Amino acid sequence: MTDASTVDPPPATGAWREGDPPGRRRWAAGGRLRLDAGGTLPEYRIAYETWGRLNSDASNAVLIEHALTGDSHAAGEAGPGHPTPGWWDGLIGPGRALDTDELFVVVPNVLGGCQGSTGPSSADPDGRTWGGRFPRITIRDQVRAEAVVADELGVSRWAAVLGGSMGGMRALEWAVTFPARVAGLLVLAAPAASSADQIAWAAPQLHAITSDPGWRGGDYHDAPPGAGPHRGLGVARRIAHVTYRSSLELDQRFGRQPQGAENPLDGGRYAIESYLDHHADKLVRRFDAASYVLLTESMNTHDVGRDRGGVGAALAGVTARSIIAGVDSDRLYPMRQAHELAAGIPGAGEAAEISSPYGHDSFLIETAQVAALVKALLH
Ligand SMILES: CC(=O)SCCNC(=O)CCNC(=O)[C@H](O)C(C)(C)COP(=O)(O)OP(=O)(O)OC[C@H]1O[C@@H](n2cnc3c(N)ncnc32)[C@H](O)[C@@H]1OP(=O)(O)O
Ligand SMILES: N[C@@H](CCO)C(=O)O
Repeated sequence: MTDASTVDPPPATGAWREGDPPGRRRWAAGGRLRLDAGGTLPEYRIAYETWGRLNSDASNAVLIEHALTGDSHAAGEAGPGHPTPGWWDGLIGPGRALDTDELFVVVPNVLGGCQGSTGPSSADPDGRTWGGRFPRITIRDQVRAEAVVADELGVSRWAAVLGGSMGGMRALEWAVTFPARVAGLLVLAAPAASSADQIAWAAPQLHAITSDPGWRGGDYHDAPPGAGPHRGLGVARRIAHVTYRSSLELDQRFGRQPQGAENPLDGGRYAIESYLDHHADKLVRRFDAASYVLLTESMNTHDVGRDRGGVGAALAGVTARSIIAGVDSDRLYPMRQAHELAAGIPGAGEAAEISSPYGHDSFLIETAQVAALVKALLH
């Protein structure tokens, strides 16, 4: 098996230049980053892709924040280094909700990730792979790190910051940390603070990876291909994927059907088991286990109210025009969290509800409903 940690992402080639073709991956470099948990990251890079053209007063830039296993390739065709089309391709492009004839769309890869930005599989300043020595980071650290992208592009204020799930946490943190830099905010399927239930679902995932013999304390990146904690990462994805979909959808799609000619009474798999095996296998081939652990732990730390006098005080400082939305069938980030979040943000009004059988993943699947929210925010 390919070791996901050794798969190079498409090269990120330094600073953005006027006239860059859409989707060219660039990076912005940051110096010493002081971390919430104490200590510093000595230097880092944030990889990002852009679509559209920045206008003369830099007022048309929109920042899109990806979810846990996403990356900067939000739009465009599948191609070298991108086995699938962009994860929001239906939303980004000429004439689409995020109309790149008018907007300049910027999508960074999160700090701690494995698709071009600095993370555990990157080299430290001495050229050694960070591995298990990569420091703990929070959602807030990730957002502070991303400010270098805005600075490098000359964007003093985003026309909008958008994201779902972990991307929604980062979008919200942008609006709380840098209120003057965020004109519009769209948070999809993300809370003001991670709940006990969300931390609970993360716990067996983290244990699955870190108890895999291939984990080696996070220092497996220089081991031979295939020797990493792939089994653990696959188990984590199976657990997570169930929480990303609704019970009704899984029942209606798979029922009690066996997988093809396999016989569950004889050790064969049910179709739903095969489906989860497939999603586990796909993730293991495209994602680094140490990034998965680091980013999952960063989501556990998510609490906009920490050291700010509580959630209410933090949200009261948001000045962006805001739309908050949840999904009616989301069992991981339930609608009640969207209602609580919307109630705390001045002028946000009622939380919008995406109606879908697909559960949490609906923010990636229900393109028409998400497009309507994006248009409502931008126009
Ligand atoms: C789109 C990307 O992944 S881009 C890369 C960046 N990634 C991200 O941003 C993460 C976000 N993406 C995701 O999490 C997922 O890809 C999602 C949520 C978009 C997928 O949602 P959906 O489109 O509803 O796909 P769904 O969950 O139905 O899975 C379809 C896959 O299951 C497979 N499948 C369905 N039934 C079975 C079964 N019984 N046994 C085995 N495989 C099965 C299908 O063949 C299909 O395979 P493929 O994806 O390799 O073509
Ligand atoms: N399917 C999404 C869910 C997390 O929000 C992902 O893999 O990133």
